[in-house]
Amino acid sequence: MTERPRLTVLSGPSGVGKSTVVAHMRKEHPEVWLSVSATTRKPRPGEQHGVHYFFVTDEEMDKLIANGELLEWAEFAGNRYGTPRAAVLEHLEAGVPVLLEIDLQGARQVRESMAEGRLVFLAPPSWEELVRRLTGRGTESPEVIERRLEAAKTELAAEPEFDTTLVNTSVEDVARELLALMNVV
Ligand SMILES: Nc1nc2c(ncn2[C@@H]2O[C@H](COP(=O)(O)OP(=O)(O)O)[C@@H](O)[C@H]2O)c(=O)[nH]1
Ligand SMILES: Nc1ncnc2c1ncn2[C@@H]1O[C@H](COP(=O)(O)OP(=O)(O)O)[C@@H](O)[C@H]1O
Repeated sequence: MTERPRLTVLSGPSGVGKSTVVAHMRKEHPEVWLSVSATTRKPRPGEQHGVHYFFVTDEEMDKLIANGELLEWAEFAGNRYGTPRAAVLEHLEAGVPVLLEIDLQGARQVRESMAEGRLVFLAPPSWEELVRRLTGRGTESPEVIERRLEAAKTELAAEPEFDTTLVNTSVEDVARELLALMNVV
């Protein structure tokens, strides 16, 4: 029997479908615990404080960082994002499978600090499809989309650093593959 990887990191370019895959997976497997990050980004319509993110001010983020309350943090496309440390450790200690949905810089920090973590890269079927998804989501301005596509080039180039790559052609297939990697099913 393979040992359960208790900590899984899911990364991939903005718009590839990370949130969609995770939401699909958790609908059927709510026992997977998804860390809620702190961010200085403004909420999108429908996003709720404490559910999708903890939306914080720059000053509050400064404090979280200074007090060592974040397991990792990074600046992405002009906003800061970080993983609250205590909740992750509590869930791991309780034996709950933990999922972090974070960017490349965060994934690299987790690789250094949490040896048991498994790093999964979610890749788009093609560059054109990534542009289509990010644009089609309709949540960002053209300038922000441009910035995120710039970051996407760096992220796609870093794919070999990850333990596993999943290509997001079908949400259902990727969700199933991710659950299998986490030994949840
Ligand atoms: N390092 C780090 N990245 C995060 C964290 N939370 C979210 N991110 C990443 O920040 C990037 C932007 O997230 P967001 O603004 O929600 O846009 P979206 O992923 O395109 O929906 C994505 O790559 C997220 O995975 C975090 O706590 N730490
Ligand atoms: N496999 C897929 N096929 C087609 N569209 C997808 C797929 N996965 C996600 N999408 C769409 O792509 C857009 C970006 O997905 P999202 O989950 O917000 O990405 P991320 O969290 O990686 O930024 C959304 O409009 C979503 O409905």
